[in-house]
Amino acid sequence: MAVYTDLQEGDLRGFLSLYDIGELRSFTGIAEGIENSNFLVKTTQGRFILTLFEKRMKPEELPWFLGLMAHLAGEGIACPQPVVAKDGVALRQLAGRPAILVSFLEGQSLEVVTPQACEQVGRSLARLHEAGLGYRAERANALAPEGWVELFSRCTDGGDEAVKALMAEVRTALSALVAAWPEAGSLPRGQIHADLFMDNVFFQNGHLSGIIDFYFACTDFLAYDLAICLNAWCFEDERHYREDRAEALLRGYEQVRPLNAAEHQALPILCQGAAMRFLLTRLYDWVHTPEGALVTKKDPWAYQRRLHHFRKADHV
Ligand SMILES: Nc1ncnc2c1ncn2[C@@H]1O[C@H](COP(=O)(O)OP(=O)(O)OP(=O)(O)O)[C@@H](O)[C@H]1O
Ligand SMILES: N[C@@H](CCO)C(=O)O
Repeated sequence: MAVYTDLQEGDLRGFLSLYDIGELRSFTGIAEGIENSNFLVKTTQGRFILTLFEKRMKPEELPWFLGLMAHLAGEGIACPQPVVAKDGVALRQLAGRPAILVSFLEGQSLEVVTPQACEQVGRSLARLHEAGLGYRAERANALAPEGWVELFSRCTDGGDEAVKALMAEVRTALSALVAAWPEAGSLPRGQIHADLFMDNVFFQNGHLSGIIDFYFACTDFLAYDLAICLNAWCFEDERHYREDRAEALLRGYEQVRPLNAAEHQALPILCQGAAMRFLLTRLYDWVHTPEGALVTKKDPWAYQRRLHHFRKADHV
């Protein structure tokens, strides 16, 4: 569930009066998502998404994310566009939280992945990368190798035998991966989405209609974003690698932005890194989320299996 903060109608009406987007018709909490509280807000002028940022977000980082979304939307990327109030400000306070309104995107996330969908995801990712080159401000990736090591050091709270075995494997794999990670200047860098999973991509009538949830976006190797997508989109039943999907994803991407030789060569290690990143955040949540909490814990072993796959692969 993702409505952590109670929102009173009177407060929302007062908030909306600062904007030029009509009168409130209705608002409803959105159950999907984990990080922030989201509401669908209908006004006499249309639909908007209201996000109240919860504690895990650093308020000082919010302008970077909003600036990126505004920039990408301005470049024609189908992503949420922050709505600016009458005073020219998009980031405000509501119900004691930093709050923004963004444009509503049509479509739904897929339930079944096809190679055709992967090709569209690849194309859109490459367009996003190209469009992001004009956004000059950088945000370091907190979930890059140094961040993985730090996160892992905070995972060691015990757990059952399966968790202990996974941790033992991660300890060994992590140091090898950190040692093999590409040097900072060795691959093209830019703004990456960094969490382009199925739930963050909308389709409508068979066409990709929108990309949401930019709150892990950061500045890193562009090909690492592709590695994240290869992990997220190209496994069936959480274990079988689907080469047809991977080929389609790469084909779509390279139609817009061909990879250079160094990027091609680095893909297997970048894919291992992406598997490790999601394994670690899931493992952290697995050991730290109290029993009975309302959030569903995501399975870290699904990413152990991906790590095994990409460790054996000499190409993707
Ligand atoms: N711009 C938008 N247009 C339409 N629907 C949206 C938009 N933004 C968010 N949503 C809806 O709200 C849900 C939650 O949004 P989102 O995934 O950004 O939440 P979150 O808690 O920040 O994310 P997460 O936990 O996945 O990191 C989405 O699954 C989608 O249904
Ligand atoms: N997409 C992530 C959750 C948000 O980072 C995962 O599936 O683990």
